[in-house]
Amino acid sequence: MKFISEECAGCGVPATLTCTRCRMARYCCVDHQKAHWSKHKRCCKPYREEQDEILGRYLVATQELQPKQIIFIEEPLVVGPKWYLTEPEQSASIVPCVACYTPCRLGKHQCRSCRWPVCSAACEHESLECSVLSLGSAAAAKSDARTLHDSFRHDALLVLKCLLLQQSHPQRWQALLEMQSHEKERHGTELQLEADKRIVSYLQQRFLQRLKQASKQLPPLQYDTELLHRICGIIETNYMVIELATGVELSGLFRQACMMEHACQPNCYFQFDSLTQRIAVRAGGNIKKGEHLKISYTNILWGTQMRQHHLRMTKHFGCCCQRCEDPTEFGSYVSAMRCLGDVSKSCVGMQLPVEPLSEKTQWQCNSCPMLLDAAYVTEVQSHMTAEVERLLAGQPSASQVELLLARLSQLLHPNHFHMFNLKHTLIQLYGHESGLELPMLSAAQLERKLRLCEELYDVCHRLDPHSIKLAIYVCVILMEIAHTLQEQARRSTGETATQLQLANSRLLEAQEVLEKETDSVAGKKLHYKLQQDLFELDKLILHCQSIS
Ligand SMILES: C[S@@+](CC[C@H](N)C(=O)[O-])C[C@H]1O[C@@H](n2cnc3c(N)ncnc32)[C@H](O)[C@@H]1O
Repeated sequence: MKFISEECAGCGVPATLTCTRCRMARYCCVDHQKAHWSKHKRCCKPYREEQDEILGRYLVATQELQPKQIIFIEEPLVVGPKWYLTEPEQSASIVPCVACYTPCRLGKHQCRSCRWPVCSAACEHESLECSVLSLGSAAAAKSDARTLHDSFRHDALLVLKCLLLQQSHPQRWQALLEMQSHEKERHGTELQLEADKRIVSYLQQRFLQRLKQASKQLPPLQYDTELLHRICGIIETNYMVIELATGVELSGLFRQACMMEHACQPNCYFQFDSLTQRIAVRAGGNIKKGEHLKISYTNILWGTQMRQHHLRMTKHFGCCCQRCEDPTEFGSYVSAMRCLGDVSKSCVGMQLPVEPLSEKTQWQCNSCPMLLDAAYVTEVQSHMTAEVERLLAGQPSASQVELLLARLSQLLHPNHFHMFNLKHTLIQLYGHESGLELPMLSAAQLERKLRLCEELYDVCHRLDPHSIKLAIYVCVILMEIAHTLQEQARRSTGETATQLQLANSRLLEAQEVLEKETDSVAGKKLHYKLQQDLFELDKLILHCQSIS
């Protein structure tokens, strides 16, 4: 996706100059730039940086921003392979090419100098990086996958790339060092121990300690243990995931985009240009002058306790946003558990956290005096998490999902995030699973599918009114609603045209929501399917009109 116009904003001919303040407006000459300023100044760099003790640096809108408006575009300070590798990825035989990150088979092609895996013999990487990697004794191409992985740890490459900015881009290096690293908070944590084992010791023992002997050929570089841990902390605190059109995930650090603070209901979203790896930050909805620019660092479908835990462990802060403070989470009840009453009396109330920002909060029923303690709730929740994850990992059938849903519905609010997950799976099984295709569903099953979709849509709308983070979820829901309405229209004797129009408006809404995800792999797949659905529905509506 191209974010910056190639044409002069004044006359439309190919541009050669760029506004140095916002780096977005383009001009063919200084005269056109001057003439355009009275108009351009109203949207040029519509934010400023601020700083306080709690947030550190953050960004604030300096004027009203419109939905989808690009707030800024920025080049990365550094981009490298995926930062967090899952267990299977740590021993997979397919790894990213050291030069272009295209997936390649371990042991097939190697860089002629450093012997690191490349996608083809012609693919070359940055020479200073190659010289440092050449200092390590690379495993032979015929070694087993484990040995090859131990030799070529691609997640450590991002740290090395950061370190080399000292030489290649001193200004970027300075900008990197200004980023928060949470070194003190990381000290002695599992995160730090893991980084020490996987990254710091590996880089030092394999390459950096050998720099001393090679220092005559290579430029001087700071690389002590403390600095390497600081870089790991900077990456951990600030990295952004870049998903390429191919599905390959990279990690990037950006000077300004990484300044954006977290909120569990963000007001901005970002897109990447796969070719240039530039990021464009856009307004999710209307943003007022003076509002902070916020993105989300965590999964907004999780309940408050889980989001808070994740943020504390990885980013070292407790979120105090409006959603976190509200026990009902904007009336969504995604953390709420059913009150089971006591031995003498059952209850229909819901258990909600008394102090949602505290890990040790008690839970209080909203209809009887029953209290639960944090440890009990955490234990019950983690059992359920394991059970839901296990079921969903195994591609369950609709009836298996229904069974677990029925069991959990005894304990959880119908909108609880585990229930949400199961229901979102279920709406994609009814109508698609073999034997449960739409024409095979009973009228009651169609009604149930529609009701589930509407419930899920309501939760998404409460948590993310501008579909900033939940665009894919919302799009799936809207498409399933449209399919169901179409099937009901096919079976009905009257009202067909109205139902088809309703289905059409849901698909058009899905199309709008999906605009934010045009470059992601899931977004592309859905976009293709959505276009097909719209085409088929148009034909049906025309046919309906022609016979009425
Ligand atoms: C990606 S950085 C943001 C930029 C950072 N404030 C700086 O000065 O470089 C993430 C860090 O900012 C702080 N932060 C971001 N959002 C916050 C929030 N909602 N509440 C408290 N601290 C927050 C935390 O220290 C977090 O680890």
